[in-house]
Parts: sequence; structure tokens; C-alpha cells
Amino acid sequence: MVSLATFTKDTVPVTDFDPYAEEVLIDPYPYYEQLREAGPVVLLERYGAYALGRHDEVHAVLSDAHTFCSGAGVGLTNFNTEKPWRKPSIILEADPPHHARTRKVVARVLSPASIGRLRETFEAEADALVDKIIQMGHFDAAKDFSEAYPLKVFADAVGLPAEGRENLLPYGDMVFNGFGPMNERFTSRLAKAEESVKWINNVCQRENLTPNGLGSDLYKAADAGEITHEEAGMLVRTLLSAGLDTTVFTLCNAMLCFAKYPDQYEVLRENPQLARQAIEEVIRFEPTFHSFYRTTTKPVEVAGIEMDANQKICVFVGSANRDPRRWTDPDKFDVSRKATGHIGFGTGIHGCAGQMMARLEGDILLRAFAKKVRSIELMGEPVRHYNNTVRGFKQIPARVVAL
Ligand SMILES: O=C(O)c1ccc(-n2ccnc2)cc1
Repeated sequence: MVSLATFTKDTVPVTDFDPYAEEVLIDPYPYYEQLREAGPVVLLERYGAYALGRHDEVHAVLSDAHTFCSGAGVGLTNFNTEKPWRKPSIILEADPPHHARTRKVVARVLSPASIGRLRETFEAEADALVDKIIQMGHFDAAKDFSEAYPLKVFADAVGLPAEGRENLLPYGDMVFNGFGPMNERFTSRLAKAEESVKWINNVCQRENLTPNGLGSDLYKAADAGEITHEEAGMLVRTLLSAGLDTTVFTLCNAMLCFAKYPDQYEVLRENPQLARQAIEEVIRFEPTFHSFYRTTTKPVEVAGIEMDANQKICVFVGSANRDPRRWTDPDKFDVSRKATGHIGFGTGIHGCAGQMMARLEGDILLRAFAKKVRSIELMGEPVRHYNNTVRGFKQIPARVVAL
């Protein structure tokens, strides 16, 4: 896949690699290996964007929000020259100094202090759900488990109504497709999305949120004058865009890892306290959020390659997390590994504002699972969910055996 131009100091290797091809979405890792070996910076000629697959360059780009900005969009679409499909996010697609104001509010609403009080409810829901799938024996680890949990506990925490939640995953699916090229995967879902977009915009309104949820906390920040009420509504949209599909697919990937590597599940089962560390290794080994973009704000040299201003750079998180320059035995799923420091949540000022919420859900659900389930095994071929940016599953036919 990588047809290299003559590689001298100032010419960048050019490749016809298509990160959005179906065979890459199915198993990107052999392609990422080639990308890393082709050089620290490679030009994706199909998309006119640079590609970074090695950990150190990915980390460096994400750590410098001034040179590599988000304000032109964190997808392939360049907001400087193309119209975004929806109003840009006032946090994800904002640059300093504006970014600091909205980030401060969202970071507080999603801080350990703020979400710690949810632990008891999250634990009760996790125990009930584990009991339910044990009762079922045969179940769909995607629909009945990985989707069910965030759609209950996170949607409740935000303060959403019970009805209409079936709009959440299709909306998130479109958001994440929107970070890739405007290909058929995106355009086909945009055509069907009117219903979901209407429902999302509706539940972002203060009167449709429960008074003590995370959504209302954002409106209270507006009452205190930190943000406007319209911005509060936009930040509720952020919670709903970012907080469902990501955790759902992380739980899917966790279930798949434990079914594929029963010896690793055994380690967790013998010590459920390892759940926190296990979810971290899942996110390193199979990050849900695989690749996204930054845009150069001035001419800059990256790893010896001169880039002009206004160039799109794709950073491959999924590749950086498997870079042997950074990780020992990176292709081994190892729950005993101390995986913190992975790039699964990004890094720098735009590092995932919801990572403590994601860890809370993952830690609690895996711990409840490990306390009661002896083993999980696949009962059929998992059905992959295809998306330009996130990786997960639609169906995972499985069976659990209780302890
Ligand atoms: O502000 C938004 O709409 C928005 C913010 C963050 C994400 N995101 C990406 C990966 N994890 C979360 C997606 C959407």
C-alpha cells in the first residue's frame, strides 16, 4: 500500500494508503505498521493530508495547539475553506483563548469531584445489568450490555428524558463520520439524520433536562455568567456528541478483548480491583477513537519535513498506541501492563474532557462483571460497526458462565 517516492531529507514519502477503506477499518494494525515504517511523516495523496503514525510525533503535534490548531476542524474538512456540516463545537473545534473558557466549565462539570457522587448509582446499575446478562446466558455483548449501560447511566446523569434515547447513537455516529471524508458512509447517514438532529437539539434545551443533572450544571454556569445560555445548550450537545458512542464502543472492545484473550480475563477475574487498569489497556490496545486531524497555523517543520500553513495533519492514535518505539510488546493485550500515558484520550489542552467519566463507567462495569462472571465466549462472528473515526461493534453474540 505504501508506494514511496525517493525518500531524501526534504521529500516526504507519498502513499496511496486509504485509512477509510473497509479492510483498514476491519484491521488497521498491519497498515499502521507500514505507515510507521514509511517514516515519521507521510503524505496521504488521496486526501492531500499528512499522516503521523509514530507515538512521539503524534504526541508532539497534539501538545502544541498553537502551531497545530483545532479551529479549522478536527476532521479532514478544513473550516478555513469548506463549510462544516454542523455548527462547529465551541470546545472541540475552538482554539486558545476562546477554548479556555468553555473547557474550564466542561472540565469542572465532568471532574472527579462532580461525577464522584454518581458512583453509587453507576454501581447499582452495573450489578443489575450483570445479573441480567447472567440470567440470559446467551446475550449480545454489544446491544444488551455495552450499549445498554451508557445509554442508561450516562444519559440519566446528563438528565435526559427516558424516551427518544434511540436517537443518541445514530447522532454520535454522524458526528464521528463527520471527522472523516464526506464519503458515502457520512452522506448516507446525514440523509437519515433529520429525526436525530431534531431530538438532540430539543433535549439540549434547559426545560427538557432534569434539574440536577450534568446538563443543568452547564446552564447553572451560564446563570453564574461564565458562559452564555446559548453556549450552555451547545455544551450539552457536546456531552451527547462525545459521551455515548465512545464509551459504548470502548465497552464493546473490552468484551471482545476478554473473549479473545481468556487468559487475560482470568487475571482480571482473580483480581477485580484491576478493572481500572484493564480498561486503560483496552483503550491503549483498541482505542475507539482512531484518528483525527489538526491544521498548521504557520509554515512548520515536523520530523525534518517542511509543511506550509493551513495543511491538514492526521494523527493516528491507534498507531501511536502500538508504536514499538514507545511500548514493549505493543501488540500484546496485557491487563497487567501499566498503560497510562497512552494517547487513547489524546493529550494536551484538548485531551479528552470526559476521560474520568469514561473510566468511571468502564471501571465500575468491568469490576461488577469480573466479580460474577467466570468466562465470556463468542457464540458467533461479531458484526463490526463501520465508521470513519470510531471502531466498535453492532453485534457481539456471546455467552457468559457465572462463577
Ligand atoms: O463538542 C463536540 O461536539 C464533541 C466533543 C468531543 C468529541 N469527542 C471526540 C472524541 N471524544 C470525544 C466529539 C464531539
